[in-house]
Amino acid sequence: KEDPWMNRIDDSLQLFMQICSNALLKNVHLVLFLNKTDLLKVKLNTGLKVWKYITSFGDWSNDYETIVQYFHAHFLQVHRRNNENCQVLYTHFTSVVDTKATQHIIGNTRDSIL
Ligand SMILES: Nc1nc2c(ncn2[C@@H]2O[C@H](COP(=O)(O)OP(=O)(O)OP(=O)(O)O)[C@@H](O)[C@H]2O)c(=O)[nH]1
Repeated sequence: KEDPWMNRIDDSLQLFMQICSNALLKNVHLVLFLNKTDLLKVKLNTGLKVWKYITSFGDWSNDYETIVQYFHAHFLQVHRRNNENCQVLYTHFTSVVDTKATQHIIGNTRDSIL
């Protein structure tokens, strides 16, 4: 269950850590969807500053590419630290309201799994 007091990114990272360190999942490759990229873009256009919500973001440039790579690096780090068997982490930046792009990504993901 989501903790209403916790920053959503921290909450997601914690959940992801539990997934990565779960004994049942230690021998599988994982696919990570960093979703709602459209909402991030909208918020950035309204002037949102990431450092106000994530203090560790510090002086990084407040542009979309830097921000998603910053988040991605955190998830990669969690995966690396909880990945004894050298499993692969596939990451996709998604906006599932874009059904065409999502269909394409799901298709690619299914092909990779098969
Ligand atoms: N704009 C936008 N809305 C989305 C996206 N993904 C989900 N939503 C919407 O967000 C709401 C919550 O959807 P859920 O499927 O519960 O997604 P979730 O990731 O569990 O969302 P949270 O409860 O916000 O953590 C719904 O109204 C969805 O339509 C997205 O990529 N872009």
